[in-house]
Amino acid sequence: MSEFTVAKVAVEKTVYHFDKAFDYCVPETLLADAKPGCRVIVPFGGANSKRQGIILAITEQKVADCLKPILAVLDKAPLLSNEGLQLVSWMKEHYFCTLFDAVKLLLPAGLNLKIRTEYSLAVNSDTLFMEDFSESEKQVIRYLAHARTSVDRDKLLSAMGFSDDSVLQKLCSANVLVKSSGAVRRIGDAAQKMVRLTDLSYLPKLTKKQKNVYDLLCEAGSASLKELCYFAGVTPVVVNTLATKGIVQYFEMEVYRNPYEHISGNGDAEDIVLSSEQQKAFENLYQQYRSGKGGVSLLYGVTGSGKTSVFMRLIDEVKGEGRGIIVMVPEISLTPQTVALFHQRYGRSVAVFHSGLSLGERLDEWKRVKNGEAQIAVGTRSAVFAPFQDLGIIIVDEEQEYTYKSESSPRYHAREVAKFRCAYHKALLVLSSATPSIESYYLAQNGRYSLNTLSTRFGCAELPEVTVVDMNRELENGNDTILSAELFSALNDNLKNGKQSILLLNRRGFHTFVSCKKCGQVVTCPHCSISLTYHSANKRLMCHYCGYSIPFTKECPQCHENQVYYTGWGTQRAEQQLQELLPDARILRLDTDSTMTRFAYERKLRLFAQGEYDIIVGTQMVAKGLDFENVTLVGVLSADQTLYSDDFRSYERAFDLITQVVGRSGRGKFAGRAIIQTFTPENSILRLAARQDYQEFYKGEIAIRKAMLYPPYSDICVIGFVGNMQDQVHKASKTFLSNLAFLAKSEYPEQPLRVLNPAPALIGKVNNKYRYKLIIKCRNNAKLREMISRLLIQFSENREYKSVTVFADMNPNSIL
Ligand SMILES: Nc1ncnc2c1ncn2[C@@H]1O[C@H](COP(=O)(O)OP(=O)(O)OP(=O)(O)O)[C@@H](O)[C@H]1O
Ligand SMILES: [Zn+2]
Ligand SMILES: [Zn+2]
Repeated sequence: MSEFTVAKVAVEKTVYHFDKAFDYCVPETLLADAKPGCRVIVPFGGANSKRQGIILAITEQKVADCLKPILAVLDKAPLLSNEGLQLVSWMKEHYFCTLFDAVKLLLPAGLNLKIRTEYSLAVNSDTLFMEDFSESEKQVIRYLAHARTSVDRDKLLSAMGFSDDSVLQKLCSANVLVKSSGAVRRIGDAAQKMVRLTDLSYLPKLTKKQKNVYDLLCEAGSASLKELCYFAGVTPVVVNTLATKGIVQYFEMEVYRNPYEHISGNGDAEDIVLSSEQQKAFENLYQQYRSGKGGVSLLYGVTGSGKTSVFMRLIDEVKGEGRGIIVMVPEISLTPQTVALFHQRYGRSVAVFHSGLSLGERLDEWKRVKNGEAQIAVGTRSAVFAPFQDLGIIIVDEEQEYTYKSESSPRYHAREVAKFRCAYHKALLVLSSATPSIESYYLAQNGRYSLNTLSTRFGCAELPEVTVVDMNRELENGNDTILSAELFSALNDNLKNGKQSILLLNRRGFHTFVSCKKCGQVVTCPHCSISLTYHSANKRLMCHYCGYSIPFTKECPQCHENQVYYTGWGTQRAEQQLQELLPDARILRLDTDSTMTRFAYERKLRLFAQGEYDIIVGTQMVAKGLDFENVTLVGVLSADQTLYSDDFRSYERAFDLITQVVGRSGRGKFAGRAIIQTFTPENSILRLAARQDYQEFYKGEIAIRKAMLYPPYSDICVIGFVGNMQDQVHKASKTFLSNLAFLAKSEYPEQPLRVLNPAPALIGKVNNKYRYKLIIKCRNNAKLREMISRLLIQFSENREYKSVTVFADMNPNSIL
């Protein structure tokens, strides 16, 4: 045993049950470069296999001489700060993921992957004494002098006939060459071919190249075809094959070099004059911020009360002090106005983080934050990882939104990560909402969070007057259209008066399912336990879970009669009927239809703001964040389906959705109204939402949570099991349960636990994979997590269940 400098390295592509920080020795030559937070190449596994990793820590320790060495250090300066490294370990411990999976969240997509390395001459070749160089060195210098530009590493190596970089490295250390790396910038064509994954949850066997594409898209969400081929190292043919297999799809996106150029202001912020209620909230928040103790504050304000103005005022102050600011929004497309506001006000000091940007843009924005060029990061949940050195404040707008929780590994909640970061920086965390999550409001009530309330709308605006319409009555009166008499006449009034309206079509309530009139057979997906949906755009029946689709025919798969019909309303059909009922109305349909790009969406909203449309019809995305003073009517076409789910959060979600959409009406100088159509008019949640009565809703809901032992009275950890054979999956879940019972009793007797029997997930089969779940009501503390982690490892090591995958999800969005 002798003393070595040892690097603790998080290595990519490990599996959870043997993931840890692996030890490598740092060879003499790399001592200066190997710093915590730098990426490295290390030997890993058999033969000559190498992997990428990142150094978590450097220690001096006595170890056996046989420790393998780090092969190369990839970064000159650390990519992750000390905070980032701590966050990585924290995430592994809290979300049962591997270290490197956590690392990947902190780095911009694309950086993790192969990035082009280029070489160019650092000096004019005429100034060099060529006699000083070896033959092969001369060859390189001549080649590059001739090329007059930087040359891709691989190209250079093959042109020179070199097998490795050693000659090039040597010339670099002699300062003759410079090595650079970076993503390609795209240059604006009008539209760009983009690629994203389809909803396919099952994956057929892929070739290595296809897998590269797939992995990249998993990480990036979407990418331009050009970048995708570049980063994954494949030709477009590979992507095309994936498209034919239904694994990826193409879409178009307009290109802006700076995606927000068209709305960027010059950043001279005009002073915001706050109302007295807003001022008070601002002062409280500012004081809490100034105290330097950090902490969490809930900014609870009714719709249209001006929460945005309050936190912008706060941002002005924090910005003045030069500290970093993160503003999170649930979904960029839900909040185009908020994002635009930030750009207008803060100009280039805003960096944007979300998956709609190209990989190159994401890398740029990440660097702008890291280099201190941008002080405000605005974006979706990934913005929580913006690499600020000194963070002053994090704002989570619409904090109750489920999009802040990641549904795939690492299954983190951005609100919790924000808490970690704020605690580290002694920064203030502000959670903002008109309908806070029950958990957050509970903590504010208990004094764990400070609470600031805005109880009235800004200016002279009032909350809208709301009517609930019983659609059973309408049917009795012979009206079977989607509009009740009342909503129809209100829409007509608005048209006459030049006012605008917003109609919410709850997608769930407007499913078009397909059944046979003769035998009653509902047409279902052969791979999933779910019925197929009719899409009028391509006249096909589609499965929303696996992407399976067949052309629509009237022939029944069961009795072979030509009797198959579709029923229910799709957004397109609703729009059609609306147009028939209101022939003069200019109707704008908004939904998450894949043909609609984000920028098209923003442009359409601008047109709506300019009065080019009378009515917006859309799904969930019209319910939130929109702020148009000319909108004086909101209609909810069917408020039923949202209320019918069994999940313990379904009431909260229904209340949130209705309250928010009603809140889009009457925000300016004109009084507003809202009409809610329903077949269940007595429903109490609906009544409370119609009254915008959060307090009453909270009182009822918290009592249920307490009685049923749901959050915030307990935490819920769901263990999921997925596999090809149903009995194996079921058996696995039972084995897990008995392991859990045993371990809990023998080693964790002090943990409060309630475990429900394993059961099939709500959609029990998705693409031929069976899914079971085990629900554990528990206290999410270190001991509990340790126990879960041990169980996961124990399970993975059990060869009997090697065909079953298992995962743990702490406080998931849904327990179905
Ligand atoms: N202090 C202020 N000065 C000028 N205008 C304001 C002020 N406060 C709010 N407003 C205006 O009032 C409207 C509502 O404000 P804002 O959109 O911030 O509300 P909100 O609380 O975020 O609402 P919601 O939760 O419904 O999205 C906006 O048009 C905003 O410009
Ligand atoms: Zn039939
Ligand atoms: Zn399916």
